[in-house]
Amino acid sequence: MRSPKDFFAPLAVGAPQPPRQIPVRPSRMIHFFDPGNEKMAAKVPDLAKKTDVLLGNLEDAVRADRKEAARAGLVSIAKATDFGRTQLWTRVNSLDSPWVLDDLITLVTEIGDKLDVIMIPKVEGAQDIHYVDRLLAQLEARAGLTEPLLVHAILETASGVANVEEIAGASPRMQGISLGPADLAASRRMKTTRVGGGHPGYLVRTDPVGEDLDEGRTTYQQDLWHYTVARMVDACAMNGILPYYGPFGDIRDVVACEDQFRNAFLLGCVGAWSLHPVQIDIAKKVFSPSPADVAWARRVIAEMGDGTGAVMIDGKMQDDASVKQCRVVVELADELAATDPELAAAYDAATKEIQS
Ligand SMILES: CC(=O)SCCNC(=O)CCNC(=O)[C@H](O)C(C)(C)COP(=O)(O)OP(=O)(O)OC[C@H]1O[C@@H](n2cnc3c(N)ncnc32)[C@H](O)[C@@H]1OP(=O)(O)O
Ligand SMILES: CC(=O)C(=O)O
Ligand SMILES: [Mg+2]
Repeated sequence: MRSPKDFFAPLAVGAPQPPRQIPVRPSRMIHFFDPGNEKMAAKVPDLAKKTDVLLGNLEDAVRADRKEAARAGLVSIAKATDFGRTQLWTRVNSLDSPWVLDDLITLVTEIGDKLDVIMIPKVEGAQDIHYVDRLLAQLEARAGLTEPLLVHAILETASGVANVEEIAGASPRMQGISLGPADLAASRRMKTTRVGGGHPGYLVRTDPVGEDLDEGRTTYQQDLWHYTVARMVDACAMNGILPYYGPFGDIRDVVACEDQFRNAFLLGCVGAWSLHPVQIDIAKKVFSPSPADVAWARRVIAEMGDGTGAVMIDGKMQDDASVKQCRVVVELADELAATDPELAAAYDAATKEIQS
């Protein structure tokens, strides 16, 4: 355990100062692409104009015999592309794999100045983050980087979930955590075969109305991921880092994808992964507060004055606590609107309408 006094000291001579705050930048969708896939790589400059985060994936979904090509592809793409405001992230291979050491050495050395965040899969506990933390400091020092790279963990092992609070606080580099429902299901020995989303067999049923146990009993499908997402959100909030829902593998089912993303948004997540271009706009819509909610929140803040006491607005009691919730919505809306004129106009129009 490091002393709190040492927490912000660089872990290698010549490495940049560790961050004291995680920069808050839009990250409604983390869009995955395989940098070794020429068709996908060709789309990167256009995707950079409409995504918050582009992530060059080197881990699962990249075939073993394409790992080197993916790594080399990411280096070329990062060097050749102007990403504008869009962040560039990568997901390296897992810490027990034969590729991860070369992934980290190559990427930090070649494109450490272009990368914002390195996603680490299959994190089991704080020890995994400590290993990456020190190695990154050594590589940053050698590459002469002036800004520290941030680290994002995927929550996709049973022990990772059991240790999620210590993972979230393991390093000042920790930027956030994503749910990894596919590997997590396997690690827990859940009996699902899907990548995220629900399952029709996971349900509750209303009580029987008479002797017939089959008659008139409605069933309600439940969310398999509620417990883990809620726990991840708390672990992130208590450590000042950002929680994300991960992938939704049924690309065709854009309706259920939107539902799953919205559940995560309402529970506190700031974004989700998009695996296919059709999921980009879903994430953008869901993880931007709605104009109606923003207008309402602005009205509550205005009517609550200094934010203390209680008032009635349209039959609903508002007090110090509801103002805090409204501020969360308005702060997010303002951050997103600052780089999105269309969203800014929609928020202002809804605010004018509610005032009239
Ligand atoms: C559990 C986990 O770890 S999840 C994270 C790991 N998984 C991933 O990263 C998967 C990323 N996504 C993909 O590999 C692909 O989207 C697939 C395999 C799911 C589907 O790919 P395809 O069968 O090519 O889909 P589809 O035919 O609808 O694609 C349409 C076009 O979009 C492109 N495209 C598809 N996905 C992406 C993407 N993620 N980024 C950029 N372009 C993409 C295709 O190359 C195709 O291009 P074209 O019109 O020039 O031919
Ligand atoms: C996201 C991920 O890697 C998983 O679900 O396994
Ligand atoms: Mg995984």
